[in-house]
Amino acid sequence: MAETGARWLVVMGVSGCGKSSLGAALAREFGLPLIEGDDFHAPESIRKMRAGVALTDADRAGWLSRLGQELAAHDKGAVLTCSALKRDYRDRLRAARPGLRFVFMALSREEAQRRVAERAAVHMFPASLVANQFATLESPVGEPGVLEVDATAPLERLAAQVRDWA
Ligand SMILES: Nc1ncnc2c1ncn2[C@@H]1O[C@H](COP(=O)(O)OP(=O)(O)OP(=O)(O)O)[C@@H](O)[C@H]1O
Ligand SMILES: O=C(O)[C@H](O)[C@@H](O)[C@H](O)[C@H](O)CO
Repeated sequence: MAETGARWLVVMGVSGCGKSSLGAALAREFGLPLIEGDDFHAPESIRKMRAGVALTDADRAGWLSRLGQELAAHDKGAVLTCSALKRDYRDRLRAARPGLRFVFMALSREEAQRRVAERAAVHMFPASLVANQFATLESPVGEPGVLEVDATAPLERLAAQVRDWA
């Protein structure tokens, strides 16, 4: 079990990289509440994604401000799963919770495509949108408070890596 104490972590990356899986493991590990970013999309954004239409900056604006409010409201720490694809999106979250840290789950296009296609029957996000996720992604590497991990590593190893860092 990791050292307890307030910390705010975002698990980020493209669709299918494993945010929900690692986010849940880290929330358990640190004894922190999990904020599942997908639960805060506007209904219209969910409809768009289901229909194979990529979200725009405008679609994500209200979502990011709701996630910022969540981070601000959790004053004893939290783990948030959020694609956080652009620098500007991450900066909005940092503004809500200064010192916020990001675990970037790096995955190849091919593997993301494979994972998303495999779960297509049970998940709202279609494989046709994976290319757009990569087109939108601005790598966070080099920004403060970022740990890049290999999203194909086993979950336990990923959790241990974050524990050693956070
Ligand atoms: N470390 C891992 N190694 C191998 N497969 C993984 C790993 N983490 C997650 N997966 C698998 O990849 C798929 C996507 O995982 P998950 O739902 O956690 O990703 P996500 O980033 O939250 O996706 P989305 O944001 O699109 O919902 C699942 O089938 C999951 O079992
Ligand atoms: O910013 C975005 O385009 C979205 O957050 C997506 O990444 C999805 O919500 C998620 O990954 C699908 O499950």
